[in-house]
Amino acid sequence: MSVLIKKGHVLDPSTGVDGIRDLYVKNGLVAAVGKNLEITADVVIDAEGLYVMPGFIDLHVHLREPGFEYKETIMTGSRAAARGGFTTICPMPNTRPAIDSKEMIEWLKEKEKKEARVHILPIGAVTYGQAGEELADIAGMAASGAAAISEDGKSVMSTSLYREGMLKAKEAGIPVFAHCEDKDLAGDGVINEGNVAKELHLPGISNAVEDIIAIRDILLAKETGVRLHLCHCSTKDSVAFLEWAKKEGLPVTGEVCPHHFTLTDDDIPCDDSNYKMNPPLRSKEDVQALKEGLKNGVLDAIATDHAPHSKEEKEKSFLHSPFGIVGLETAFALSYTELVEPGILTFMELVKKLSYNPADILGIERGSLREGKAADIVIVDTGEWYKIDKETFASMGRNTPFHGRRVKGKIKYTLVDGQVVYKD
Ligand SMILES: NC(=O)N[C@@H](CC(=O)O)C(=O)O
Ligand SMILES: [Zn+2]
Ligand SMILES: [Zn+2]
Repeated sequence: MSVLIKKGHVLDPSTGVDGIRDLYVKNGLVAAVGKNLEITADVVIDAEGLYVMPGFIDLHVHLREPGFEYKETIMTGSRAAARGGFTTICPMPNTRPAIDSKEMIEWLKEKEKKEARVHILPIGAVTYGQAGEELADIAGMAASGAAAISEDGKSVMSTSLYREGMLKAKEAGIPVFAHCEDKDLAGDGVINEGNVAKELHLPGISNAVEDIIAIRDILLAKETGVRLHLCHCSTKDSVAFLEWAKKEGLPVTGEVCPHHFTLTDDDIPCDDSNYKMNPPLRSKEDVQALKEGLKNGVLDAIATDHAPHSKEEKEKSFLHSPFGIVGLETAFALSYTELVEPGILTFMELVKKLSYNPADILGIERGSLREGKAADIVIVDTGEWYKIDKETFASMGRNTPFHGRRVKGKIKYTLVDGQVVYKD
């Protein structure tokens, strides 16, 4: 099986190619990248006027299987990924039961083979059942293919236990992905602390809820030497701490989600739980710092934190609905529209944060269109404005605050190992 992608504008951070090229794919690999390739292929894709990039890699999704199949499954989540231009996704372990053992990682890898459209790199829990009491079999999970460990959904509040877990992760050669939230300080907060919380009479979540754990985890990474990745950074101080850690030469990286740099708490129109996620939408000052952090390289990656919930769950009020919004099918358009259109990032820099850097964080041989690499490719159209329509989502989740928003950046094709897995 061979594919020839003709006359697309190739953007490849790994080679620096930024121009019109043909791209030839054979046996699942990039076989040639060049001008006017004279090759015949089984499938020819006319990419004139389109951009061709390494497939996006999402370090942070929730696929809800096992246990919450009414929200999303591995099959539907991976279809949403393909529709969003993502060719590799990393599901978090907060399922029921949690992904906290070698057997569970193996089960997920089996499901990937049978049901998934894209590559799935599972993340194992730090503690059994994410109960925060006893370390899970970190070495066993790493040996069976866990890409990282994380307690996402919460933080490991016992600092000594977390430190021990970090040492185990370091030994196993995998990074720790940190959800930073001081549970005690968060209390029953549901929205950013500030005027909007007051107006809506809702309990707030202050920046310190995130910042205290972000700096704690960085200091633990300094002591243990583990590779630490900060999930969904939302505050200006977590960006400042990350910057400090990098200056210290620590192996610490950070991600930001499109909703956190697109919206502030001021954009929450009313008690609408499609604006409820953890961490919450923050202030203008925080959003400014996130954009600055993306621009100056302190924030390495854009990840979705795709968190589908059912209609019934999200119809409840801010106070009573679960945290989280879907993100796989809006991430590229929001990133392009918010970051590239206004000139905060070049298109190449954006591609780097969606593919090359996440691959580097995971230590995988993807996120590149170099000859010989796996043909995980996304082809996009950035020419026309359109409105996000949640009814078209492949995800089972419709919980998004972006329905009806005007954006640029449409996924036209997604290829995984040289196979077209999505076509617009
Ligand atoms: N981000 C969210 O608001 N929710 C996530 C959990 C998490 O990422 O912390 C979920 O699992 O629903
Ligand atoms: Zn989280
Ligand atoms: Zn999450």
